[in-house]
Amino acid sequence: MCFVHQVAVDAPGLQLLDYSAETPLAPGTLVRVPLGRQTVSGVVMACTAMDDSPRAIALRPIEAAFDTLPPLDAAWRELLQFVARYYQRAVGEVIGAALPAQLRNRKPADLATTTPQDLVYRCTEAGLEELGASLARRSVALWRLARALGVPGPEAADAPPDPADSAPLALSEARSLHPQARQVLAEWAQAGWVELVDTAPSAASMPAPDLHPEQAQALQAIAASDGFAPFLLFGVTGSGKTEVYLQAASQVLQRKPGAQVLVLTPEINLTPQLVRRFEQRFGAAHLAVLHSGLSEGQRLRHWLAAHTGRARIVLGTRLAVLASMPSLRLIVVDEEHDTSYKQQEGARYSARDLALWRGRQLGIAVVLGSATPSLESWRAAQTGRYTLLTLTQRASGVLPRVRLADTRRDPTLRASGALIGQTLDAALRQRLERGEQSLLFLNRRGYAPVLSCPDCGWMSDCPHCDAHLVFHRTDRTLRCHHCGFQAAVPRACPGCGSLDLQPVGKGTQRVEEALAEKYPQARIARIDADSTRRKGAAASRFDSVHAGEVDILVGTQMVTKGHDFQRVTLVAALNPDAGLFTHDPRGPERLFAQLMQAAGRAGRAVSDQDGSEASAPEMLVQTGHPEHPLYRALVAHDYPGFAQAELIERERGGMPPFTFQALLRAEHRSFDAVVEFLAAAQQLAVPLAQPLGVTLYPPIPAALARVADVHRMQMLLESQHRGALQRMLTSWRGALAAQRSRVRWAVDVDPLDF
Ligand SMILES: Nc1ncnc2c1ncn2[C@@H]1O[C@H](COP(=O)(O)OP(=O)(O)OP(=O)(O)O)[C@@H](O)[C@H]1O
Ligand SMILES: [Zn+2]
Repeated sequence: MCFVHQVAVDAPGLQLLDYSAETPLAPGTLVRVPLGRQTVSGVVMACTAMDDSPRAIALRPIEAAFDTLPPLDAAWRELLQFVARYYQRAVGEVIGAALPAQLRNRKPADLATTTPQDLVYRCTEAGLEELGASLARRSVALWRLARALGVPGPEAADAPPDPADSAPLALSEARSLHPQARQVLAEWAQAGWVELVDTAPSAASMPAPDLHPEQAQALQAIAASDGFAPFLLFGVTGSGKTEVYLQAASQVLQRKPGAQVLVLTPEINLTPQLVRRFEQRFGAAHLAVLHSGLSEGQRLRHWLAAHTGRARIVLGTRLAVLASMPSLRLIVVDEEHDTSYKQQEGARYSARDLALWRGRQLGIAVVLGSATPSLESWRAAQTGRYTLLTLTQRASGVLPRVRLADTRRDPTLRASGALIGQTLDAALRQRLERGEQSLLFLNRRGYAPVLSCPDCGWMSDCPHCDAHLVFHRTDRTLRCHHCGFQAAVPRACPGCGSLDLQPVGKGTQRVEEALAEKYPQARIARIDADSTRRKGAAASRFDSVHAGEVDILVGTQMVTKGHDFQRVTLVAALNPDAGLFTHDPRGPERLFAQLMQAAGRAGRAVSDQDGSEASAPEMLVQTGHPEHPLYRALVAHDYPGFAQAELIERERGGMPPFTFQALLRAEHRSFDAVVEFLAAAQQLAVPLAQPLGVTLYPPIPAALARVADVHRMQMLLESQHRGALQRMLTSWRGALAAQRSRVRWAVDVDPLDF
């Protein structure tokens, strides 16, 4: 007799494989299995008994099982299979993304796990009476169990029982009891004689502020929900969305012993404030943090804390949506519009969408929060699929006034290389005089996006990519931001020998330089990927901004996200117009969100009636298109108006959220190979697509058609129905795999980038 186990092995490209074992292993058990000449990890997905048939005997045996680790539960295993199926990847690849590497590479013996110490059984009043009276009649083992729970013997019968005297029995101890005792404990729990109590300080030391009426309403709605309940918490920047998350989490934890809450955030390294707020409220011991910046050891520890239930709150970036959380009762997705929730390689999942999937699976509330929701979520709220909760007021401070500075009418901007117009100059000087902070942002790092020769038209192009080399003045290099190619700035033009090479356009370094020239007395800091490469550099720079050691902060979108700056009263965007005219249909949505978020950094601690001398907070946009509807909506702080107009466009253009899309991406060093592969792919697709009503678009080069000498092309598929598209993709993927092409290809379901 042997048992056949279907195992999801940690190997990209592989689906479930069969292995044998002499005793059955519970589904969800982590195992080590042979694969070729190696040993790899895997998760048992199913187990069936089999007779000694030749097939069963021929199976390779499971080498080891991690039996000290509680098995991954059925809900998690379903999630794993759903991700693989929906995003068209092999299960083995999803395992690689979901489990920490150290868990996968260790031997079972090294894994000591701990269970929650703060879940305890306690006798109820009824239990004390009932059990106390009958204690004498029970076996020694039960007598011990009752004693462990602090049940007084018959000798104390005349004193009235007091549950406070009963001793707690930790859940972890209860698990190691004799099976018979465990059974009895379960019966007692059913009879109401003992209860499981959460002694975790769930709404710990830090007192929570009283909610404002709109916040209280939102919290009330979340708390009153039952079953799967998706909410869109639409709150202006600084309206106290985070406070609503904190109190919603706290309620869930109080209500159910051992309950867990998952909080997703786009970025953790940039927003240490968020972690701090959760730590202060719930205690660091009950918090697990999961993001890609952790060391492997840390990641394992935090993952185990979530898996064993020790962590009540799991705070993490997109990968945390795949965490094992056996008692998950609430999911929060902060800044739900943020595109970093979409994984851009391997299994290209959307953490926001998976959060909703998990919420539905478990029948729990999912709170999506944003000041600028994604159009998908906004529409879902408009059509009633999500419940809309609105926060219109800032919790403290006031919303900045948004002003547009017309660059076409500004004589100071005519001078070549001028970056700071009259209006912005006046606004900056005012802040400098009053000792307030200003924040300037633009989405280009480096000094200038390209170096050019005015005589012959030569441009600094990357030899390996279809992109310009960016001029970095600090070390006089030309760098490709796509492939990493780097070269020294040439002395003379490689085209004609001219000595007059000119930087064209502006990057953060150039703005920093211009500011330093114009305001020599100002303390200026720059925050972008270049200035924060060293570990901890970003944190220390943000700290000095918070400490008031910086007058003007220049940066990329890194400075616009989620920071609670207390002294910033001016935010300026330096000509973001490029975002208006991109070919990316999501360009306007992204630009609007980014400008609103940036505006949200100003005026967070300024009150309109406290009579202080502080400047009225404002956001200034230098633009050549002040009449553009997007900017008009920005001035009016009118996200709903903007969203409605965009949704009309999307519907007209047959774009998501009105249709569903998938992209086949293909790349190879040989351009011809890519073209050939996609032509074949198209041929295979036609007969599959037609009966399902899926629209096929011809293959085209990707937006960045060549990176590091690799040619990249793609082909778009579209359908009115998610299910039809899914069916089409599943059969198509099989046919594509059978091609055994040398081209690297992948299907991207619900793509965000083209
Ligand atoms: N009910 C309240 N009473 C007093 N202060 C509050 C209240 N709610 C929130 N705050 C404070 O207001 C500020 C903004 O709140 P919070 O950070 O929760 O807003 P947010 O909507 O999450 O902001 P953002 O959109 O910028 O991320 C914080 O300093 C917070 O402590
Ligand atoms: Zn390059």
